[in-house]
Formats: sequence, C-alpha cells, structure tokens
Amino acid sequence: MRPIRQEEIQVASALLTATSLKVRYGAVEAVRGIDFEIRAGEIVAFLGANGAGKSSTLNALVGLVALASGKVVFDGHEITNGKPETLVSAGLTLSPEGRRIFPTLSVADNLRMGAYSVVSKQKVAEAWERVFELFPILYERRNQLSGTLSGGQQQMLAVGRALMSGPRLLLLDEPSLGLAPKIVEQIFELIVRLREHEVTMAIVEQNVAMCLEVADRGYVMASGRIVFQGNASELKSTTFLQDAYLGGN
Ligand SMILES: Nc1ncnc2c1ncn2[C@@H]1O[C@H](COP(=O)(O)OP(=O)(O)OP(=O)(O)O)[C@@H](O)[C@H]1O
Repeated sequence: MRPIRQEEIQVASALLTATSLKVRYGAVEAVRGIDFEIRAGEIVAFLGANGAGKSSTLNALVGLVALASGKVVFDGHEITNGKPETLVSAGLTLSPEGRRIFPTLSVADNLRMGAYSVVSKQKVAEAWERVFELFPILYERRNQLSGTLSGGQQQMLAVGRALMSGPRLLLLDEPSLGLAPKIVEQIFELIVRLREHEVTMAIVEQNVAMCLEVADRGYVMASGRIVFQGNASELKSTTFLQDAYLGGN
C-alpha cells in the first residue's frame, strides 16, 4: 500500500471546494475567479475591505446570487448554482448580513422558519434543544416579538434560526456588525462553542482581530480577488493585514 500524501488528505477532508468563482452584477465584477476550500471542523475567515466581494461569495455558495462561472462542490456533490432550499437541506446554511429576522413574528416562529426544510420530527426536536441550550435567552424570550429584542439577541436569533436547519457548514456574514464590544465578545464565544458542536463555519467579518482569534485559516479579499491566504497566525502577523486592518502594530 502506498503512503497517502498530505495534499490528498486535505482534498479528502475538504467539506466545500470552490473553483474559479465569478459573480457579476451587470457590469460590476464583484468576484473575479477565486478558489478556496473549507475543511470539516474548521473556522475559516473571509476578510477584506467593504466591497471586496466577501458577501457576494457567501451568497453565491448558498444560491442567493447566481455564479457567472465556477464550480462548487459540497460534501462530495457538485452544488454550483443550486437552489437555496435544496442547499439548506443538504446542510449548507447562511446567517445573512443584517440578520434578516422577521420582526413581527415571535422568537419561536422565527426559529421554526429555520427548520422548514427538516422533515424528521426528531431532528427538529434536537434542533430546538440545541438552540435553546446554546441561547437560554431565546428560550426565555420565545413568545416575544423578535423586533423587540436587543441587537445582540437579534443576532443570536439569526444564528439560532440558521442552526435550526442542522447545518454541517454554517456561513456567518458579519455576525458582530453594529453590536457593542461586550456583545461582540459573546458572539465570538458562541462561535467557539458552535465548533464544539461540530459545526464547520465560514465567517465574513470586519472585526479582523477577534475573528482571527477564533479562526483556523483565512482568505483576504480585495477587489473580487483573494490576495492573501494562510492560517490565522500567519494572517495576524502579515504586515499587509496589520497595516490595512489592525492599526499597523
Ligand atoms: N445587488 C448588487 N447589485 C449591484 N452591485 C452589487 C450588489 N451587491 C454587491 N454589489 C457590488 O459588488 C461588490 C462586492 O460587494 P460585496 O457586498 O460582495 O462586498 P463585501 O466584501 O461583502 O463588502 P461589505 O462588507 O460592504 O458587504 C461591490 O462593488 C458592491 O457594490
């Protein structure tokens, strides 16, 4: 038997592989042919300035925007330009930028909507249990209208709703946006706990320093391209990232 080479091990464990992804909005080329992979059990950060193409990338993975070209393989199956509802059922879920919760529905109804694609009653029951264990506050507030929650609680609800579908890969778009520093810390603590629940994650974040505290690896995007990639410690120490996002220290 021949020994398995390191690169073969990585290919085998890639939960998602994206090749030559391009996204266009009319004449705007938001994503210009990027390659990346997300391995099972990882937290992968997508970093970069506003307009770099990070959200477009996540949205394209879950079928919310069309890919102009490229290929996405998830869990061994090609899912390029799949329908969002099919991809949720396959285990790929996005918690979108701006939370997009339904403010006039109760917390419980918002969570229920996250489980719409789950057929098994037992799986739904397990999801309720897991979400309420992770977010006791959502259990306390389950009958409250979601629009009356604080910003941090609304973010927890957005993540909780995404978890109701039982994702294997959870995409988090700007989970700390607009939240007070103490709440941001709680959100990142939650992200660490989610990994302990075997959820693989890709995170788009402006809060680079905190994101790199929890991430294993990251990709830095600029003008629709990946301009740097590496593990979190490499990213933390690059002069480029230091200068651009971490105040040059
Ligand atoms: N629906 C859209 N229609 C037209 N252009 C868009 C649309 N969405 C994004 N863009 C443009 O595509 C480019 C990439 O935007 P995208 O939101 O993916 O970047 P981002 O890195 O996530 O930035 P941000 O942090 O501001 O969301 C930008 O130039 C943006 O203006």
